[in-house]
Amino acid sequence: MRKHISKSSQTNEKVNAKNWWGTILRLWSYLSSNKKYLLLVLLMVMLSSAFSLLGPFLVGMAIDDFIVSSDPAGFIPLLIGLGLLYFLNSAAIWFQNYWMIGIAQSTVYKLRNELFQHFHKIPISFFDRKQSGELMSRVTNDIENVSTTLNSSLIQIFSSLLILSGTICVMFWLSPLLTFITMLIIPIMFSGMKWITNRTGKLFKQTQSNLGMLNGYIEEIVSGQKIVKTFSQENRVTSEFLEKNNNLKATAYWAQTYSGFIPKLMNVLNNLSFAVIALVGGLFVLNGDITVGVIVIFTEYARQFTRPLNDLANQFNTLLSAVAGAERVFEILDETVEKDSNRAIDIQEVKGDIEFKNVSFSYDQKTPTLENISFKANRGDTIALVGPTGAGKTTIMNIIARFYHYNCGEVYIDDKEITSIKKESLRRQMGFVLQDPFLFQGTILENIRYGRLDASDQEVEEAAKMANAYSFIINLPNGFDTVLDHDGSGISQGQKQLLSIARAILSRPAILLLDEATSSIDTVTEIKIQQALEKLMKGRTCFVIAHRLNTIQNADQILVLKQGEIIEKGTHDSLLKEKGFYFNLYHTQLRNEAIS
Ligand SMILES: Nc1ncnc2c1ncn2[C@@H]1O[C@H](COP(=O)(O)OP(=O)(O)OP(=O)(O)O)[C@@H](O)[C@H]1O
Repeated sequence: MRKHISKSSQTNEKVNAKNWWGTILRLWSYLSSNKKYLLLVLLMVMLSSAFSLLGPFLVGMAIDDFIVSSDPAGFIPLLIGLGLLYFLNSAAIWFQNYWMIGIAQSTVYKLRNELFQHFHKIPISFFDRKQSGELMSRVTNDIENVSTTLNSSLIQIFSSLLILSGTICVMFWLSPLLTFITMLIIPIMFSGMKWITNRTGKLFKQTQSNLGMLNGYIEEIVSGQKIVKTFSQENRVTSEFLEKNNNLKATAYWAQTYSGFIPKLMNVLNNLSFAVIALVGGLFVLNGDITVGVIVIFTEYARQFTRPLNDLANQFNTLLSAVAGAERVFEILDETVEKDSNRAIDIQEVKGDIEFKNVSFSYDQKTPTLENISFKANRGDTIALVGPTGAGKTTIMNIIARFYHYNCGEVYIDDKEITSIKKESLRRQMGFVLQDPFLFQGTILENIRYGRLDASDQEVEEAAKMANAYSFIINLPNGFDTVLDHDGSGISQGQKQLLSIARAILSRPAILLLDEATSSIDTVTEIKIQQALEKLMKGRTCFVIAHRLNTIQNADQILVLKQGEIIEKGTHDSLLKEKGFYFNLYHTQLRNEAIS
């Protein structure tokens, strides 16, 4: 079956309207399963915030009560108390971080698991539309973003809020007028922040999306490296990469630049408030209204007042980026999963009768891909699908495997409507041998055993023998324990195909879907594959997509498709007698083979 070119590599991904609160609430639902540790973190944050508030107060006391009045006897215990306070503060901070990292890691662990499991429930149509690299980016980058934020930002936001409110209360108690003056910076700060975050929010989401697209492109080009080199497309792919890299650079640059304004703005406001307090406070001291100690306490609190604001502003940016990441993760979790109808049943085995009755289908619900397809395959029959490219051969296979659902008509398996059987149990009865066999990283034994996980070593060997793969396997240095690289790049295409046939043999399917398994392979291997396939096909209902007609001459039925319709149907001999499309196709191929 042909891999469809992903469309997301060609179109820019839409940046959806933000749903920050919805996403935050949803993240909370993950966090809240760790209530016990969250409570402990909360307690530690409250303690450390209280200690931070108490520190400056003790310093002020030391100045007014012991330094100005030169009383060293009282000063020493106060200093010890101050040291103890800072020590307890550090311990509380250490514990809050320790527990919060645990909560964060178990949350992203859960998210990652859910996302990966969800991938298996989403219909194939979703993966046909998306680039694998872009999807990977969601499992890795986006979740990493959430992880970083949960690790540190949440605590910081919460403790900043606590320190801020505590500081304001103490400041009011010390001097309402000075507090009022200090607070004048709040409206300036908020309008500055609003201006910045209005821009950073969109930019962070766009950056994540551009990063996903870039990753998707890299994955595509790395896996298609041979094609790129064969067609000398290095310059084109480099320029496409540059364009995507530039997009990422531009959005990341502006997102970081705007967010970089926040600490600068806070710094300016911080210094401004410090200068104002020093000036006004100095005048008050000269007037004898307040003491030097109060001014020291006040400036310290004013710093504490702007520092959490500063932290809040910084963390807000990180939070925006994490929420953008979480939103992209939730987008996948919200993708509709494959569902069976309520009346669908599990089947243990099928006999293999398949019937299509007036089936029509369109991928985009506009252009018809299959129109009025009707045929009947009896158990054990071999049905060949023939026709020009794009005629709909793979689509018929997709419908039998229920990767896509037809729009009208009926499909029966053993006289049961296909929709009345659970997809998973139906697919268990099917075996696939594709044009481009896919092997996983692992040993040859594990790859063949993928067909039936409970198969014994001996059954795996038997399957390899039937698939004509045994002799090449035992000649490898480690035999069945030879570890294959990703997608079996260490062995030849023909050998990969033999392994995929062994895998299918092991799974003992009742229905076989074969997609031109012998194309682009040397003649000796082709004969081996053909023999292996014949053994595999025996007694099974087989659908074979064939471009080379000499491989399907013994088929029980040949369906000739053109533009989504069956234009001829019959055996090889009967179709030749008809002298129609098949006849012409067959003779054209014969002539071409004779010339070459
Ligand atoms: N996932 C998809 N989304 C949208 N259109 C698709 C999809 N898959 C196939 N098509 C379109 O449906 C039509 C039939 O495709 P199909 O792959 O079934 O043809 P085919 O006969 O198997 O071709 P080939 O011999 O080249 O593999 C084509 O026009 C194709 O572009």
